[in-house]
Amino acid sequence: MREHNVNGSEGAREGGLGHEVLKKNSNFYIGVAGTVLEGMLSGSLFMLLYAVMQFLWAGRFDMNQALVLTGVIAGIFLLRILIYSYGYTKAQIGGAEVSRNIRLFMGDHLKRIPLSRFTQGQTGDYINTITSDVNNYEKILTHKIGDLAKSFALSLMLIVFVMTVYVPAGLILLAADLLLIPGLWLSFRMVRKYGREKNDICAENVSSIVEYVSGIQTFRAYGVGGLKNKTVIDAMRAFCRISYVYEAKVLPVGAGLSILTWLACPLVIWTAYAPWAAGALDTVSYLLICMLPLFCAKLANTIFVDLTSYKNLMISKNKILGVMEEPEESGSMEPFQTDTHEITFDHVDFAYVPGEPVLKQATFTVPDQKLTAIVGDSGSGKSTILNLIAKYYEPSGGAISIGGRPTGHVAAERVLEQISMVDQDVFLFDDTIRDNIRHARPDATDEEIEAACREANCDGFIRSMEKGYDTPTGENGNLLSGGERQRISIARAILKNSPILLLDEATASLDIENELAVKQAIANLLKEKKTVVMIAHTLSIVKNADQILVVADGKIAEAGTHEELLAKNGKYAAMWQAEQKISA
Ligand SMILES: Nc1ncnc2c1ncn2[C@@H]1O[C@H](COP(=O)(O)OP(=O)(O)OP(=O)(O)O)[C@@H](O)[C@H]1O
Repeated sequence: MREHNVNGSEGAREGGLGHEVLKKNSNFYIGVAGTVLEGMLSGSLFMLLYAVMQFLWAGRFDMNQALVLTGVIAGIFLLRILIYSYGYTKAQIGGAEVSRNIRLFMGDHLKRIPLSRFTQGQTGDYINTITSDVNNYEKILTHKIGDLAKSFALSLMLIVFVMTVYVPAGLILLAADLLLIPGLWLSFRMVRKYGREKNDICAENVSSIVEYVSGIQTFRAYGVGGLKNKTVIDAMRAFCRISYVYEAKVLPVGAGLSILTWLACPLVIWTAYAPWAAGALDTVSYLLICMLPLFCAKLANTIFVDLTSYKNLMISKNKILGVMEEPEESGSMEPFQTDTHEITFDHVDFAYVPGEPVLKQATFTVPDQKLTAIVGDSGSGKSTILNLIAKYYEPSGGAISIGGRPTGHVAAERVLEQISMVDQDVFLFDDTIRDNIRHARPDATDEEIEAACREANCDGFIRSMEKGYDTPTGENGNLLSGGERQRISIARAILKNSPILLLDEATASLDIENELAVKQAIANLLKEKKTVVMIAHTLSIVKNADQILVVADGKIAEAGTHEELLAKNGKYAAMWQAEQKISA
């Protein structure tokens, strides 16, 4: 069976597709050509000025010529505006198109990167890459390359022009521009050394800000918001420090180069003095070639700044490529369908962090169309078992099978088609209630959605809202209560109607009214014959389960029915007695 990454974009893994997405388009090239042409037209004004000065000096300038000159200058000006506007617009459109393609590609790609990659720091890195690195790359396309090409073309044009007037002056200007080579070599070294660090610290900054904003409620509750938040403040301080170090290292190189290129001005004045004094060079030419080095020095400085910043922005391009080339989850996209849906863990090992095992040789079977409850201490690995069944993570050892077929070589997407998950953390999109539920089955009709909601005990509260099923849920469902969100998540599971149901029962944190509503919704959900794995945080709920698994020390410590486990008088019996004491 052919294996490929889940979206079939094998290229992303080989890096080819990433380069393809970053490719410049025709709008970009039109933009660059427009910017260069506009620059050269502005340079042509010097030549015009030179010709006018020659006429003036010779006393041959009259009203007609003044009118022609005004017309030509106005024409060039108009042409420049037209070309600039057209080129600028094209470059902006081209850059935005590339950014859009990169972001779409990355969005799709991130969906397929193993979840184990999404640690706190790495998430900040991804956000930084998708937002500021892509922006930086867009800036390269819309501004930097065009500006650089324009400055290079204009510099070259002026040097050639000065050479036609007086060769040694042209050579001095050329030599001044060649100083850019050692200057840039030095600045590129600084960029390599500090630019990358700056980018990394920026990603850390994003991480800490994301954490701060997501946890703002908790920060406020404990009075650690604002200036008291050490992590955010430290991250910002580190960013200020590295920004300062970066500028402090690059600035002297730029300043030194400015001074050296500016020296071309007195050098040209001295060099051209003798031929002017001897009459070999006319006054107008002398005047012009004495003025132009100042302009050329400014251009050289612009090239230096732009190239240094280009090199710095290229760090962003490499970061984008790095993310694009991250390996995607592998697995067959062939349909994964089995006659039965029992789930088997065969000596499964798993660790989120290398060296810190969560599951050690875990072995058990969840029977087909039966309810299996998982209980155990907090942090014992109950949710991890559900995450592994859903293929959110891959085990490091052993095998997991569904209906007798190992899932190791099956794409997570295909396995998830067989599974509905009702989690403690319900994620809702900032969309209407109806569309949030429809995510479970995009082709579901409105009637089917409403029927699922009736079963999930949420039809009542939805209809009592002013806009009913078209009520927006707010960002991550924050306009709904915890119990309402849970019931919407149950409605999704009912609508999906998949043969396997993974349920993380969490009614403990709800008020009594919501708890009863959610419990009723879960009871309705369990009415259909399905293979159910349910994490239970209170044992009274699992008394009637067909099988109870007790997780302890990374293994299944006990397995059996409620009565069998009580008879064993082991961990489950102890937990049961403790719970009975509390509720007595
Ligand atoms: N994404 C993660 N990265 C690193 N460690 C994790 C991650 N998720 C869970 N862990 C760790 O793995 C262990 C098992 O976690 P798990 O969530 O499976 O426990 P649990 O039994 O479901 O806990 P609870 O009943 O409190 O929800 C814990 O020590 C937890 O700290």
